[in-house]
Amino acid sequence: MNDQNTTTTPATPAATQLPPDSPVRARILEAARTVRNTTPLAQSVTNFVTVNFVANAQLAAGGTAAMSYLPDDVLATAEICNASYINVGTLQPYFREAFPEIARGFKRLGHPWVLDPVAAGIGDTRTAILTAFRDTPPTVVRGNASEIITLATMWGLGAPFDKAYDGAAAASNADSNADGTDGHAAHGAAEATDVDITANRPQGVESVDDVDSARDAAVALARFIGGAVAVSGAVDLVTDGTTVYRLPGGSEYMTKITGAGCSLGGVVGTYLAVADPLTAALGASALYNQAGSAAGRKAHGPGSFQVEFLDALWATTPEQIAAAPITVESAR
Ligand SMILES: Nc1ncnc2c1ncn2[C@@H]1O[C@H](COP(=O)(O)OP(=O)(O)O)[C@@H](O)[C@H]1O
Ligand SMILES: Cc1ncsc1CCOP(=O)(O)O
Ligand SMILES: [Mg+2]
Repeated sequence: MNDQNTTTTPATPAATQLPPDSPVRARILEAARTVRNTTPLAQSVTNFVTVNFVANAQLAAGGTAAMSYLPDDVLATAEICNASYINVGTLQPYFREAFPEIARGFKRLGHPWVLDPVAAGIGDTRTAILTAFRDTPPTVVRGNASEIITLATMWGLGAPFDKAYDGAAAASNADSNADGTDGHAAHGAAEATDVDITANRPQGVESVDDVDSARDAAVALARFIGGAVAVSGAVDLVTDGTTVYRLPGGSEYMTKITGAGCSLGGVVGTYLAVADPLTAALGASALYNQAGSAAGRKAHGPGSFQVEFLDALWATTPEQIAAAPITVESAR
């Protein structure tokens, strides 16, 4: 037997249930209660397809909404709210300058924000915008698997990511970003010469990858931004770059309505207005899974699901959110 072949890809680290008395659950409970008690505003600069659903979901989750599109308006609103949400789903020519200007303003203000890199990898304008965010990174990235893989590739955090979990690759990515939360300042962007950022681009706005294949990309992104990353799918994955959490639940109807992902990004913003990035990503994802499951049991199709889902977002209690099924494993 050839010794060189004994270094095979390590198995994904063992996952265990997050215990009921975990401090992580206590923080989710506290965040959910604070949202309900304080109705925090999270502003959105979001796509024109699902803007109404994002606002309604934020309201049903316990927060409030304000949609804004011009940089001066967005930055003025950022001064009266604790978190914002940027979603690049539908672009207009002025967004090419406006989005980077808004992100620079958020950095100047120290304003936390959530990025949904919808359709990452499609079109020069979207690529220019998403690439520019590397210098003014978000606090949380929320997207589907293909979007997360493509953004991490675009930012030069290691590639290819679309393979089974590779602990060695993850460790090497960690080393290259080992300078803490400011990793983005010290790491070169992907050179267009050797990395194909279109390899994992979504099919329009739909993922072509499963959640697990975005694990290394999510961990690398979380380390780079010094925040949290939420990858959505049948079982969601949330990471702060140190620990990987997986959250089952939701409903297949969520793939048959437009805006499940966009509105989740908005509700992560709602939670980010009152909590740290990891708690915000976990809390909003847990709420979506609990509410999605409940709504799925009552719905008769995508139309009634939307109505049931908004009602379920409203009815799900902080205790139910904090008790959602979550497994935990080391990011390695
Ligand atoms: N097959 C599925 N079963 C249950 N829930 C799902 C499924 N696919 C997506 N979801 C849920 O739908 C929401 C949006 O996720 P997703 O569809 O991946 O986002 P996007 O719309 O951005 O592609 C998340 O809360 C996720 O957990
Ligand atoms: C259909 C569509 N086209 C551009 S943005 C958008 C909405 C995508 O919503 P989601 O990612 O939540 O499914
Ligand atoms: Mg989406």
